Amino acid sequence: MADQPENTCAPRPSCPVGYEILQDPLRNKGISFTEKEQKVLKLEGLLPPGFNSMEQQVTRMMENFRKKSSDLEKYNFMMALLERDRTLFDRVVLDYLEEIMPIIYTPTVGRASQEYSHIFQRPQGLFLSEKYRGRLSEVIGNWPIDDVRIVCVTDGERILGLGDLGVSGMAIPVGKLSLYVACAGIHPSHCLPIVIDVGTNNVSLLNDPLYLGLKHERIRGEAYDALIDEFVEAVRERYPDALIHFEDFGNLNAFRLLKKYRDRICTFNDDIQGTAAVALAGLYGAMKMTGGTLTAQKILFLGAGGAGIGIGELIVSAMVREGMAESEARKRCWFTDSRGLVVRGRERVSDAKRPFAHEHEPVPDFLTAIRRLQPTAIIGVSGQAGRFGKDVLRAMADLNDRPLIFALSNPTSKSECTAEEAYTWTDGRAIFSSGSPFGLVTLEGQIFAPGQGNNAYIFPGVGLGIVTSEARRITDEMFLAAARTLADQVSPADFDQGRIYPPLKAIRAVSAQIAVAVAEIAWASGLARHPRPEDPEGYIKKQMYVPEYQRYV
Ligand SMILES: NC(=O)C1=CN([C@@H]2O[C@H](COP(=O)(O)OP(=O)(O)OC[C@H]3O[C@@H](n4cnc5c(N)ncnc54)[C@H](OP(=O)(O)O)[C@@H]3O)[C@@H](O)[C@H]2O)C=CC1
Ligand SMILES: CC(=O)C(=O)O
Ligand SMILES: [Mg+2]
Repeated sequence: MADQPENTCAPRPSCPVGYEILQDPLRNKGISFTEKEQKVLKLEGLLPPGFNSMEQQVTRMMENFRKKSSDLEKYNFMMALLERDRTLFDRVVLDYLEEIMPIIYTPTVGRASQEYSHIFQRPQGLFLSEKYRGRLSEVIGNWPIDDVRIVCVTDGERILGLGDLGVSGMAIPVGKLSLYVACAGIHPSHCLPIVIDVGTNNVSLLNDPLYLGLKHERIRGEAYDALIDEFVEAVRERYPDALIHFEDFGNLNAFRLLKKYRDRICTFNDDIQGTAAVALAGLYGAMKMTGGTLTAQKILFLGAGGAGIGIGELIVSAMVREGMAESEARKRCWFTDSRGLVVRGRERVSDAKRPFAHEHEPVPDFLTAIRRLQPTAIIGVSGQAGRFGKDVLRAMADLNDRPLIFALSNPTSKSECTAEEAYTWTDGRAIFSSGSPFGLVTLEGQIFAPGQGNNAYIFPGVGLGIVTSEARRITDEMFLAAARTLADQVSPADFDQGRIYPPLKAIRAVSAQIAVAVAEIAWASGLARHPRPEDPEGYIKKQMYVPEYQRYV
């Protein structure tokens, strides 16, 4: 990665002055402009006389944030800050990540996506659509920044477990990119959120007079593919080296697009690959905690979509690396979907599911599948709230000393079970993680710290590794390495509290290690354009942006 954007903006023709600088979120310093800066930048009289340090501004922001009476209000408050003063936003998020991540990310970002057209304040990314077909390159040219390194794009079809939200899905790339900055130190100016609006099949949005997207059904087939092709080409024309992160595409397109582009450009699908790595890391963590082995696990999934199959494929790769035959490894992973157990010969088994469709009689429900297959782990990636009920959890506790219960669906309202339910119905023996955060649970005087099995532990570090090594492609081997590295960051103290992931406050250090592991693969496999430095870790850490106000004079 080339140097960070300049940390000074001494008056020169390209640097705005006066009121304009206060309107530019990447340059605004709120009330932290010094007297000298105010004079040179023609800000005198435009600001109150008092000066505040960045720390004082952070204190004010947190005071106000905590006064908000709902999470959605907190979200609006944070977005207003992002649009006003990006450096302060990033500082606040970094310093209070555990408190703020559930607001700018899951679960609240889900609510914000549902309400998007009603709470809209200002645009924060690029809105590409069918309307601009044939002109996407020109429209991408309207983005004011030349040096974009990571594009996060959605078409809004499967926003968390909330379904098709059309253009309102924009809140997701904005949230993901905020985490690239906070968790991995990617500079905010290098991040570009994009929604591709191809319509929506969500009837209530189509009937909502305030809905801000195109009011027609989703485009499918060749017309859709041609638009995505045009988008990819247009991004590559303006930002030839940028990583394109696909997020929350529907099942019909997620696998297809990954397969189509993964060997042509620098891209990954976070729901398939990032989720796979965080789930595998959770399994490695659980093995370290219990002394078990990965190859001895039998995993039953509720949900066989992008997330589920992605996790299954990475587990198979990991088991094969441990010496197991692929056919055996596949038999360690079983899937149920909306039609019951995925078995050979069943109708409507997609290409992605087929390698996991084993010889077995049909089983219509999850509880029966548990009883028949006797899994050691269940992983929920179905978007179906409450499906790990008391009977399911009890059955897992009857079968296993330490049942692994991963309820990964987002947001919280779609989680297959709560942390409290998981610990209660397994007599405190579950090793539990969830996609959205749950607080500590106390059961009969014992305190449990549930882990957050969310791809947020993976994609920022992977992105940092790709950007710093200037890798041309993103491989499965990189996600395997990311999973291994994440699991290695869990300390004995974490295990004592029942954690299979490191605490969020360590996320920057964790992301740096993941980035080193990913970049090493890029260097070793000839995929990197940046030469390998003598000290990869030092080099990568030095590239990480720390939100501090720039000095203008
Ligand atoms: N924690 C994390 O980091 C992540 C969590 N997720 C979460 O995982 C969930 C699924 O995402 P994704 O895989 O991309 O979505 P998909 O739409 O690709 O897949 C959903 C799957 O759930 C199945 N399903 C739907 N209803 C039921 C039901 N009643 N019983 C059993 N299975 C059912 C579907 O069945 P069928 O195939 O028959 O349609 C499908 O296989 C979402 O809630 C998402 O938020 C996703 C990515 C990351
Ligand atoms: C976390 C995430 O990517 C999802 O739920 O879709
Ligand atoms: Mg997602």
